Amino acid sequence: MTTTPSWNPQRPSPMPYHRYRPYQERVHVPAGDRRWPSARIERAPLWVPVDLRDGNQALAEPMDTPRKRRFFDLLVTTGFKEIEIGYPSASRTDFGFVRHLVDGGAVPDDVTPVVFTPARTDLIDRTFDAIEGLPRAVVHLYIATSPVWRDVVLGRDRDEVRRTVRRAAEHMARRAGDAPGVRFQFSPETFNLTEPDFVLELCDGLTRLWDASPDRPVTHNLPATVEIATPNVYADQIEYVHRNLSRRGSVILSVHPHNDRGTGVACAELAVLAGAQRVEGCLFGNGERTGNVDLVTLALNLYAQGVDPMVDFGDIDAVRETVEHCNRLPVHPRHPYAGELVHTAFSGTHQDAIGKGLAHHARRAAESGVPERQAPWAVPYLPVDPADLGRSYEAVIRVNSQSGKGGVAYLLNRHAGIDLPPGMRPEFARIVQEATDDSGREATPKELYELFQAAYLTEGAVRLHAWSTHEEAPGVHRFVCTLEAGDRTGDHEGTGTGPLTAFVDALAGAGLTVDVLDFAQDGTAAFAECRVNGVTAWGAGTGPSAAVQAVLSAVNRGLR
Ligand SMILES: CC(=O)SCCNC(=O)CCNC(=O)[C@H](O)C(C)(C)COP(=O)(O)OP(=O)(O)OC[C@H]1O[C@@H](n2cnc3c(N)ncnc32)[C@H](O)[C@@H]1OP(=O)(O)O
Ligand SMILES: CC(C)C(=O)C(=O)O
Repeated sequence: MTTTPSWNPQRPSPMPYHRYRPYQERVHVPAGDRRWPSARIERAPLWVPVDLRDGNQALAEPMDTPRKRRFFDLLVTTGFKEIEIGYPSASRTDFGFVRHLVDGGAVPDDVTPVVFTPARTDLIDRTFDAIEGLPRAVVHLYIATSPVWRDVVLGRDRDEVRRTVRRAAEHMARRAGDAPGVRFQFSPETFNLTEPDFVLELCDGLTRLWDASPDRPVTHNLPATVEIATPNVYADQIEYVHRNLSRRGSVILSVHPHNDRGTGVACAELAVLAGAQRVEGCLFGNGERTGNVDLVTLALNLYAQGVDPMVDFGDIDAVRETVEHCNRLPVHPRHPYAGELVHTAFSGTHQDAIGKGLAHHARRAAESGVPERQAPWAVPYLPVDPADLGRSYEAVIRVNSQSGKGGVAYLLNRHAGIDLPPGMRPEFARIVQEATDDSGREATPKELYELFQAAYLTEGAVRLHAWSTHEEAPGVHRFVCTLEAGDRTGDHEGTGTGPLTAFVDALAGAGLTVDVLDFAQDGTAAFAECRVNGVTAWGAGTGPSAAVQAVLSAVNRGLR
């Protein structure tokens, strides 16, 4: 019995967890010398979207033909080459959609459609009727094989399930006849709860019966119909089948993970390490209950490792919008790679790192003469370049009360072209934080500029009216002005080595002791940090007299 260490104050949960059993009491998992932990994924498996299968999407309002067609076209343009187009015996809609594709010649020559059928001869017949006229198709047979489903759902023992599968498979072979374009697939539904020897017996029997060969391979698809264990267990199950299947060169080993434990992606990746060559799933993880494994995440996980995903998600928002339209379900804003917020940083330290990373990336690309979009990517907190997914950098940094000087400066520069000098950033960031703390909201780039304007570009107690400056002798500037400065209002003059020092001298005449501590100017604005009667403040100015305005702005802020 394990004891709870003294540093862990957690208490037993009142929930009845004793009702549930660990996976090892539910299924035998043979695990010998595992090879998958040290394997690498170096190429994309064959991706097979099953979004169009009736029932599988579990939509309250199933897709109609126009929606299915839009989805199908999206899958084709994205680059999927094997696509499950329906469960034609399930409904008129699915049958009709398959016929719509066949009759309209909508399936490109390099795409193989898959149709799904249970192990019943009447439904198999309807399935073959649906694909009549297709030059290529995979007919996908399924039946649940695990003890609970055999006993509770099908009411058939192992022998009866074996006989059902055999009868169905023979019927499929008869219906396919000599058609060279028809291939077969088998799914032992609930594979992950099925005795491994039974899985091998069924799969090997079908490989023989369907006379699979390397030129006409059979697909054996091993689903985690309902997830029951950590992904390493699924990997062990897949590796066992991979290493023990007969006529392995004539079998495409496929997986179909669901996501009940939230580990569908991990299961699929570990399954590929364990020998799977094909992965079934849905875009953005739609599907029954918690969904099928998400093919977008899987493909882009490979992409982020420098592996060709063999599909194009270069405009991820267009893909997301189409899928949302067809499924009538939103994609979560935090969804990997595709969510609205996943490339956005709100917090100060992250914004700082991203801002520096983007600048470093641009510099390195320029130095090596490589276009930015081709240069190796190493920007902190951004696993992939948002531009590769069709996203602009606009949404990468957004500002609220959790933001810091880096993000504030980045946005102001990007949207208003105002490049705050490093010394000024903490002060302006404090102004922004006060405003966002007060509002409890995000500050848009427009609002940031308005805060900047209110703080630095509005008039204060000291106003500069008619003024001029000129160099009266080499290195000697004179500044002549009318200053509104309380009881010292009037005409003032000053001299200095430049216009600014001459202006400071004129301010002295109005009783203002000003030291310019720091000064910076970019194409749009000038910035000055001044000590004004002992108080230090930053100021800014824009336009042709930006430098003078910046000092005046610092004076007014110092006097506040
Ligand atoms: C894993 C997946 O994604 S499965 C896809 C889910 N999609 C759907 O289920 C939607 C489509 N399904 C349907 O429209 C219907 O279920 C049909 C047309 C296939 C069959 O309809 P019905 O004949 O009315 O049967 P029903 O829906 O009640 O299905 C349950 C019966 O099928 C049997 N059954 C379940 N799976 C299979 C299978 N793979 N092969 C053979 N029989 C099966 C059950 O044992 C049960 O038999 P029983 O009536 O003798 O007890
Ligand atoms: C039948 C297979 C392919 C399936 O959809 C599942 O088990 O979830």
